[in-house]
Amino acid sequence: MQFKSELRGRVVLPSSKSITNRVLMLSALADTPCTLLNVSDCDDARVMSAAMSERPERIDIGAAGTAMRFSTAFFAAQPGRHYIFGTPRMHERPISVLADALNSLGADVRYADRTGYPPLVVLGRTLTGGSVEISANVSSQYISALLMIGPIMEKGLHLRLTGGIISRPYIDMTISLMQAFGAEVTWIGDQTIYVKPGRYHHEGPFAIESDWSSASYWYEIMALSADSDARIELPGLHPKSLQGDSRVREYFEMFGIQTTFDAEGAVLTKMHRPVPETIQMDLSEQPDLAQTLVVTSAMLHRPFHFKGLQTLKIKETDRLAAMRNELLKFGIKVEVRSDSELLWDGSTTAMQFPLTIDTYDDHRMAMAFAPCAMRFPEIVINHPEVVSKSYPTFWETLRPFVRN
Ligand SMILES: O=C(O)C1=C[C@@H](OP(=O)(O)O)[C@@H](O)[C@H](O)C1
Ligand SMILES: C=C(OP(=O)(O)O)C(=O)O
Repeated sequence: MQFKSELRGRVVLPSSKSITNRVLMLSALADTPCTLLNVSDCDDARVMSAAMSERPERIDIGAAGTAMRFSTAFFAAQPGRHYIFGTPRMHERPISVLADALNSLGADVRYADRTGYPPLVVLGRTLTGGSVEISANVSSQYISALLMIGPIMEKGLHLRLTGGIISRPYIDMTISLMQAFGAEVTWIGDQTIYVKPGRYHHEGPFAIESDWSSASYWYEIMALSADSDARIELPGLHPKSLQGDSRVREYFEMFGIQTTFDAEGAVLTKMHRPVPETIQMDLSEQPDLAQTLVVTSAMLHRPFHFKGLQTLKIKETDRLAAMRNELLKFGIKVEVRSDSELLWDGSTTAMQFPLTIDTYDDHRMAMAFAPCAMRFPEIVINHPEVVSKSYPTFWETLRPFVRN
């Protein structure tokens, strides 16, 4: 894949899968369903939408972490029996933190196979609610799932978060969306959230934002492009966003990419300033940007130290190991430290040809490595179809920027 030397164009992004999957659940819990505009049609949103609308006894949740966690809480809190299963990888992604919290609120969530992991048998019932503690340092999705059923429980929910809070912007997104659907949610101090019992409703249609995580790959393409007049328009992105990944625009200033906004959305251009000699970042609030930022730093030959990556091991694949393996093919020797950091001191070894990148069933591996074609046109990405998890049109939108 050879990029054209001029990088100019307009890219229509998918809509946010995180917002989509939350509003699908909130709308399903509302007195009357809300009209949702700009719903994502990615795999993860499709399985969530099917679970919420069809509510079959056997639910195939595929590889969608949010849909797995959100639908477990959804079905635990109302009468009915459901068996929720997914891909082999889904059955390796832990869920006991959520299942334990639900069960201590009076729910009946059982493991159909291995303790602590999907598949689950959810024997749903009306829940009284009340107080529960939950570790906040494994996945914020468990917290979002519990919060969203808070209003429909008789006593509401008093959720005490223990340990450090990771992926915090996703909790804030959940709270904002619940409030937009009429719920009363308040922080009590730094570690407790109270959700008042009540009913969800939304006046008029709800429009879902475009996806900032997907935009990150266009930032990476901009950063790796040699075209000093490069310009990419990303309609549908606005400075005030519910998505924590909107910070990508600040992070990429470091790589010389400027973001301005017009009436339609964001416009990316080059700032013509030097990239720092080394890159250091804590991504505990933006885990989904890790691959984009790590690959960008590596391709720009900037030694790096990324911290706050403790959730990456339990995502679509072990992303720490996957990054180390694939960057080694470029001769870049990355160290994984304490299961939560990626370091590159600048040391290199021979490149491995042919340059074939494995994607490990992980959409973000494919999308983060695709821009490497700017530097290595001969690169081959295995299983490019994995992008459909969050960004089904990724390759199609790339086409106008590459030579036939
Ligand atoms: O709530 C959400 O929509 C998400 C939360 C994050 O997961 P963790 O909280 O497990 O880090 C993120 O990685 C995922 O892609 C989407
Ligand atoms: C981690 C991700 O998704 P999930 O956990 O919802 O499967 C992701 O999209 O990068």
